[in-house]
Amino acid sequence: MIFTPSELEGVFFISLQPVGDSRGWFSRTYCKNEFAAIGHDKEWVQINHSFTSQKGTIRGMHYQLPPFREIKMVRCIAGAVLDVVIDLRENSPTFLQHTQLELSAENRQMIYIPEGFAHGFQCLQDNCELIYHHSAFYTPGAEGGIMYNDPLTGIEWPLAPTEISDRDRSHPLLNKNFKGI
Ligand SMILES: Cc1cn([C@H]2C[C@H](O)[C@@H](COP(=O)(O)OP(=O)(O)O[C@H]3O[C@@H](C)C(=O)[C@@H](O)[C@H]3O)O2)c(=O)[nH]c1=O
Repeated sequence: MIFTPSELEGVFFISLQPVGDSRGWFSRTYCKNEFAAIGHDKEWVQINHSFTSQKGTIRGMHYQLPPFREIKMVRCIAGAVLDVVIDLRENSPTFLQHTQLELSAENRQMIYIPEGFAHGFQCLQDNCELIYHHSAFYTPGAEGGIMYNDPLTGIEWPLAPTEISDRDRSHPLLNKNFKGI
């Protein structure tokens, strides 16, 4: 795997290094030793899979509050999405800045998201499937969310939004009292 640091400290874009032969290819998607080199020392406690049928759908922007903050690693195994993360780390020099990466079945890129970030994505095609690795258990009572179009984040989504869950339409807007997580 090739780990490329993003402009937000701790967020990495990861390229797989498939080894090909006449049958096809084989690739590692996680290795404790390789991830130790970027400072990852936690266990993945949940691996989740989601399917989204309609192009333009947005899911996000989600995070879990302390003490349930989590590291996530995301990859796309069908279709293509624009994946976006927002820095919510209190006192971070890049607080409320975001970065983004296209994840697709074709490019096989992954994104590594440390604790203290909100995460979301927009489907660039119909029938997108994502695989998530999580370092903390899903804890519904600890969930937080930011509106996908919050003016304080300035995310420019490439497509007009189509499907968005009721929950994701109801996140409160950020204000100057929000100090991060
Ligand atoms: C996230 C999650 C959801 N669920 C359930 C709750 C609900 O009935 C159904 C769908 O949940 P949601 O509406 O929260 O699904 P979704 O909006 O896709 O939530 C996901 O969004 C992206 C952006 C992320 O970063 C993920 O970590 C996760 O928060 O699945 C679980 O049972 N376990 C889980 O870990």
